[in-house]
Amino acid sequence: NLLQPKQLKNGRKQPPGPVSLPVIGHLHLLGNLPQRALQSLAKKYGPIMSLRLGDKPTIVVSSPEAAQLFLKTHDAVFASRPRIQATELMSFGEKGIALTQYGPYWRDIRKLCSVHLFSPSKVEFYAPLRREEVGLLVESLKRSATAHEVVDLSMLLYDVIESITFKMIWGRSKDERFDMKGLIQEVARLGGTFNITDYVPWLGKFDLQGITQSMKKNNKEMNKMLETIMVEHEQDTSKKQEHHKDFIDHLLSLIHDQPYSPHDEEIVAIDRTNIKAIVMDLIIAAFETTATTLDWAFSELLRNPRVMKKLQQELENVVGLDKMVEQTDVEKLNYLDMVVKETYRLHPVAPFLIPHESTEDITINGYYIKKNTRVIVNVWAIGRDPKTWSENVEEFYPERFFDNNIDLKGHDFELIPFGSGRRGCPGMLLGLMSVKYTIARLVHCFNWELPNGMNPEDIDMNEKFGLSIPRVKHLSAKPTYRLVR
Ligand code: HEM
Repeated sequence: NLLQPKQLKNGRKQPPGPVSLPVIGHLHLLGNLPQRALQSLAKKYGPIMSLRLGDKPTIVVSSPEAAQLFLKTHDAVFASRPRIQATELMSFGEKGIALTQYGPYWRDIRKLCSVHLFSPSKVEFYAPLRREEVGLLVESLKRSATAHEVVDLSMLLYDVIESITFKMIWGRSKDERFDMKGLIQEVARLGGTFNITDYVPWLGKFDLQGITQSMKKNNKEMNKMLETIMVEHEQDTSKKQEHHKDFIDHLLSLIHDQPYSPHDEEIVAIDRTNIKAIVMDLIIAAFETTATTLDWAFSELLRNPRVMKKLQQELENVVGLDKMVEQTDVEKLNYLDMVVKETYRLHPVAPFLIPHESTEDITINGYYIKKNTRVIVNVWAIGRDPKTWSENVEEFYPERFFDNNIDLKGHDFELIPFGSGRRGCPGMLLGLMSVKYTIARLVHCFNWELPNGMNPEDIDMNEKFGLSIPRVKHLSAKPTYRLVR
């Protein structure tokens, strides 16, 4: 019986799992799309499965009930992160948030950022910025519509989120001196690759995948870019008004306005390296995730003209055709909310969240799990489980959210694209506003047609695996302006 727990010598039981190979353990089973490979394995071995990735014991969690056990019931035990090479080489040695071990430093930094950068008032604070950037995109699409042009929608969506993210973080959208998008996409690629050094450390010195070298190169360039940007912020003596301040201004003021006092436990010591590490985490956490969500949302809307029409109808009813949709309208758009949830169900941009790690030995459901075990939550598989979502799991059907209260906040473990608990995404409100507002504006302003009479079902929906799961191919479409102003 495959579901038999593994019996340990001391009589304890480990969760079931496949037979492993020497040295690599189960690494060979992951393939190019690990989210799918682990989904198939979980069908055989169950929702709490044990694997060994190289020499790292790993638990793969694949059902809502199991996710709740690890992210809520025993949240505190699994709130740490594994020490991986990327932390050292790309996150300035645990000085950021996302890859930093659970403990007082992480807690303080996260609290600081939550207050200064992620709070609901900050979502409002950046509303004019989002309005301006999405407005520029609408204007450029109007010109394409007049010229009957097909546009590279994926590229435009990544560009608008790039502009919003960079302006929010350091006050300018594009900077010809640096290839910011390239550097970030490289981080996402490197961070998402199963790095053999993390699993079979003694192979590290050979750098078989060339990852160590690429990480060092990337970090050198990132460091140079972030240093330049910080120095420019520090040299800018034009006393910025509060509403012109970006993330870096806020973080720098924490060094300059609130010097660390050893007597004051409330304030954590922040120096320039911390700021670089935090800023780097934030751009990666905010840019790829938001842009990839939008790319998938539009892929599904174009593939499902019925849903696109229904969303346009909602916008017409709530906003009308003679004015622009505003961010204050977003909360009235219930069908849009369901479209976004359905997008996340099928395309959770972080298919495994970020790996968690346990900080003590624990027994869960009768299974013994050792300290320092990694936990991968396969959110991708949870979203496609017919037991939760009925047999039409592969169908993009936003109406499935019509008569239930499932939301994205991390209380409903069937849908946790932002994670849940202590390590859940602190930027959710900020990200969701950019996602919803951009979809609303573009669907309200334009009708969208596929190029060359292409059939909706022929859209290539293939995905790549990385830190996020983006589309393999760019999405192209032809806009026609539809508002009466
Ligand atoms: C809109 C799309 C977004 C999605 C789908 C998303 C998803 C996630 C996920 C799945 C995690 C890991 C949760 C876990 O390990 O349990 C995470 C962590 C994080 N996210 Fe987001 N995120 C998004 C946007 C943002 C934005 C806009 C920001 C900041 C401005 C942000 C900042 C962070 C940070 C700092 C962490 C690390 C938290 C920690 O380790 O304590 N995210 N996000």
